[in-house]
Amino acid sequence: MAVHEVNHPLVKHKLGLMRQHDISTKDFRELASEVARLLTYEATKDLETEDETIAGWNGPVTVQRIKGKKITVVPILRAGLGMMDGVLDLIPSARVSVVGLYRDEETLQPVTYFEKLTSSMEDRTALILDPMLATGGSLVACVDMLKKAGCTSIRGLFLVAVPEGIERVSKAHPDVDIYIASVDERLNENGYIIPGLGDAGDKIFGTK
Ligand SMILES: O=P(O)(O)OC[C@H]1O[C@H](OP(=O)(O)OP(=O)(O)O)[C@H](O)[C@@H]1O
Ligand SMILES: O=c1cc[nH]c(=O)[nH]1
Ligand SMILES: [Mg+2]
Repeated sequence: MAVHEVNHPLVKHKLGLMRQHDISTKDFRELASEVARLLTYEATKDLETEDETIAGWNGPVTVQRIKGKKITVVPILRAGLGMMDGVLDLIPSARVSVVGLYRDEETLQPVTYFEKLTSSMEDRTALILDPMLATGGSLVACVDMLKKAGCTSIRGLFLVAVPEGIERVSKAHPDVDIYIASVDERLNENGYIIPGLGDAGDKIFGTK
């Protein structure tokens, strides 16, 4: 599994702003979307292109078009929705496949409650969106679901992850590549990422 920690100064700066303890819902939401946009730029930089000759203003001109599998964006509810607008800014025609998962607060096990994938998953590259990769249970469950639907090309975009979660996913799904704004230190006794962002879903939806 390729793990890309994106070290662009804009990513680091914006993520740093998100760590402020009293950040407003508005600012957190805007920054989540902005960082997601920058991660998308990075996660799509190896997409293949092909030449195509079109009618330009001064006659025929050869341009490049993205070829290969079409992208479906896969936000994991709820918090993944906070990254979706930023991703769709760059890939506006992407289909959206919604996955509903929450992490049981006691057991930290993922619980699936919604699945609405787009058609022909075998022909698409999935871009999973979730701000947090903690124990990795939610990501493993999401990838299991996508693979069951026939998807063979899967990438994930995360704001913050920890090494133990990355390790778990790399063992279960070594073929999945992930793009992360920051690999943080560890999980605390409640399964929260330290230093992390706190509860990303609550901050994006203002449910604290
Ligand atoms: O790697 P894991 O240990 O599985 O934890 C990560 C998951 O936990 C959070 O979701 P949460 O359960 O808080 O749901 P929410 O988005 O509805 O708040 C987060 O958005 C991930 O989906
Ligand atoms: O730190 C964490 C871990 C899981 N989910 C969150 O929202 N935050
Ligand atoms: Mg949450």
